[in-house]
Amino acid sequence: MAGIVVVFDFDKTIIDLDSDNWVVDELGATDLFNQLLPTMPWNSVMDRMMKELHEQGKTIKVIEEVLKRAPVIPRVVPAIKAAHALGCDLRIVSDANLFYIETILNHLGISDCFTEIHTNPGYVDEEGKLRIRPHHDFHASSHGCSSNTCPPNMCKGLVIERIQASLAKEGKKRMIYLGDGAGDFCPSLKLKEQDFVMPRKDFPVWKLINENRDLVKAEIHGWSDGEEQEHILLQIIKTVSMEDNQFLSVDCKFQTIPINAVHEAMPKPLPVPY
Ligand SMILES: Cc1ncc(C[n+]2csc(CCOP(=O)(O)O)c2C)c(N)n1
Ligand SMILES: [Mg+2]
Repeated sequence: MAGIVVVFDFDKTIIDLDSDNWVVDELGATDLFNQLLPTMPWNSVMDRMMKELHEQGKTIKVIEEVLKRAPVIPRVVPAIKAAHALGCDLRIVSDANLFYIETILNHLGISDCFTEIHTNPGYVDEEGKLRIRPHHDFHASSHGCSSNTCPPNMCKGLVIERIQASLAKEGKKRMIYLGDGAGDFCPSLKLKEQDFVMPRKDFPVWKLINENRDLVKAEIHGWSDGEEQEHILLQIIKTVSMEDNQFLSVDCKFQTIPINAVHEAMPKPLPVPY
């Protein structure tokens, strides 16, 4: 479906934990991480942690090996491959970092399924040390979103607005957004009536959406595990495709018949389970 853009959060939406915590915990650096966290923003702590790990002799290779062992939510990889095969345009919007995300996607063999990754820059410097930079340079200026659910380094709502502006030019019509965290609430509010939001049930974004239903214009479909994520995502894609094909038939073949008469004669698309 060339007209559908599917936006995935990464941590706890594709992999089953927060990648930052996974790397820090697996490399035995949890205590230092917890000491630093009250003193600076999360994003800055992560850059500092990579410096500490480098000094301890933990190489990029070691970090890569830890990332490759990160647990992936079962059925999410087949769901991504199926959505891609159906022609959807898949993207990632994440507050993790590019090095972690690319390492894991390459390992899973699904990098080519995604057209864009919006996240914090992560790169290996000339000393072989991983550097993690903010997506938005909050030292220079605020990103300007006043929602208390957006961290200083990234407002996913602003990212979605930029994607929406470029989609309008590409003729892509509908967006499906999947996420779990508080940072996924702001982008959920930016979605339009024709869009879909898939919050992970009983995770922070689920609670925020349920407390603010009046503010959410998109259709809401919760999911708990990967099987449910796969089923709901593919069902939405199929339903949207059927609707679009119906309108195509009406436009192309039945232009002289009143649109309501044609529409009523058409089989109804299957309801999407909530
Ligand atoms: C108050 C506060 N606590 C924690 C964090 C950091 N944080 C929370 S979830 C997460 C993973 C995001 O990846 P994804 O967007 O892929 O789920 C990160 C980096 C924060 N920014 N602010
Ligand atoms: Mg997440």
